[in-house]
Amino acid sequence: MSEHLDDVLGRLRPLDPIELRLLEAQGCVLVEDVTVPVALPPFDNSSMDGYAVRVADVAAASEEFPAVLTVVGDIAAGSGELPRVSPGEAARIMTGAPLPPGAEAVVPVEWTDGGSGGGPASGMLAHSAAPEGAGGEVRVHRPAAARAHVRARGSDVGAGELALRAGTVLGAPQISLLAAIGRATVRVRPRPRVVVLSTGSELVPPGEPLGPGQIYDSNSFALAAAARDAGAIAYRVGAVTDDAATLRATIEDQLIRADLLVTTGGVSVGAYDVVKEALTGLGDDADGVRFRKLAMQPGKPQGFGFVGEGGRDRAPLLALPGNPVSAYVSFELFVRPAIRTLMGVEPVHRTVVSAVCPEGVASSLPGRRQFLRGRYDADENAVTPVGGSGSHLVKALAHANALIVLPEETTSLEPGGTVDVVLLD
Ligand SMILES: Nc1nc2c(c(=O)[nH]1)N[C@H]1C(S)=C(S)[C@@H](COP(=O)(O)OP(=O)(O)OC[C@H]3O[C@@H](n4cnc5c(N)ncnc54)[C@H](O)[C@@H]3O)O[C@H]1N2
Ligand code: MOO
Repeated sequence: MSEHLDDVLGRLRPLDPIELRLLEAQGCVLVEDVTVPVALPPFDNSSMDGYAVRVADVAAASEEFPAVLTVVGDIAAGSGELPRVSPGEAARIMTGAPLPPGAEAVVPVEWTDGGSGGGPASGMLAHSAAPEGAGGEVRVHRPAAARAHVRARGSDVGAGELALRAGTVLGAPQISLLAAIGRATVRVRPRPRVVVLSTGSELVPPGEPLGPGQIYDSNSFALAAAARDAGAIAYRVGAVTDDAATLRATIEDQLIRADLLVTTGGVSVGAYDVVKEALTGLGDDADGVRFRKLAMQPGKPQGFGFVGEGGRDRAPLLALPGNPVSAYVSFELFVRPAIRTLMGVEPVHRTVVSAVCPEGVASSLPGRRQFLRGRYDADENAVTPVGGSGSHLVKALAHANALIVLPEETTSLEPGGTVDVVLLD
């Protein structure tokens, strides 16, 4: 198993960086150090809706003996022209608006009469309803220290400082910072474009009637969804019939948009195992797809190699077994790390914890590493097997959140024994 994984990861390189718009770069790895072009905030501004005042004017203010100030204007967020606040004056100011010249602090509107001549205000009248609110007088009921309710220029981050380091994965908070400093695009490693093909003449797309001997194609949906979860852009190609020439032609058509191809089915030893037939010995290319049998269950038959002619149309291909649980487990163990390697994100592997298995496991195949589906309870640090070991048990897979790992030499696990558990979410 580890030989196959090493082969896959050892032959993949992270994709070349490109410049992407912020939302397209979400989840990607930054490959440049981003410095801040302008200070944040770019100017001193108010953190409250209130009045911009001079400290000395309100030093003795109380509700009984308010400081009565002349209101010289309104300053909304975005105001470019600012009134000067001279002794005995105040300007009505909104959250985020620039502190006007002369003012040293902001008193929240709740500390004033809001210009009403009455008691403490609970808010301001809307500008549209009372444009005269920007004039007249305001009674201030409390003193304010210098810089009270003022957010200083550069208090978030200064011009020239490092905003984000190369190697950062861009989540929502990092995208917030990039937008706040005015960056529209950034240099990142792109999401890999992963083409998922299922194979099998028995497969019918969900939504259509089933004929005799037919089943629904679940793998292409499962793996496209898993590829997206892993960070890729997934292209699901419907099931290809068991015909080597058709499969080869389909793969060639897809290469134009593939950084990685994933196939399911057709890798065993049957007479209709089309992936093996189509890709084995395709040319005498040393890098071509090779097939292996791994000492694991599920996921025994696996293939990996490169397909297509040189340059942009050459892409790695992972051939996974067709049994639905085998395909999904193989994806988790080999494809997900491959996608993350192409993206340059770490860690490439799922988290593995050591947990207690109160029920134990009656039997496990000797000589094969077994990945049983399980439900992991983090509070108890315990895991319970879900369903049996059969590679067709899709329902049990849908109710699992972990894989229980039973090593090659293990043939059973005592109740209360400890096992490694791969966490799937
Ligand atoms: N004689 C032997 N037979 C098998 C061996 C073996 O060593 N000797 N290995 C078994 C193991 S293990 C696996 S895993 C499977 C792998 O088979 P293939 O990869 O060739 O897959 P298929 O034969 O095409 O399909 C297997 C099974 O899965 C169903 N299937 C396939 N694709 C889909 C899909 N997209 N959605 C839902 N279900 C799918 C298919 O109908 C079959 O039932 O080989 C064993 N046999
Ligand atoms: O490896 Mo097959 O992987 O048991 O179903």
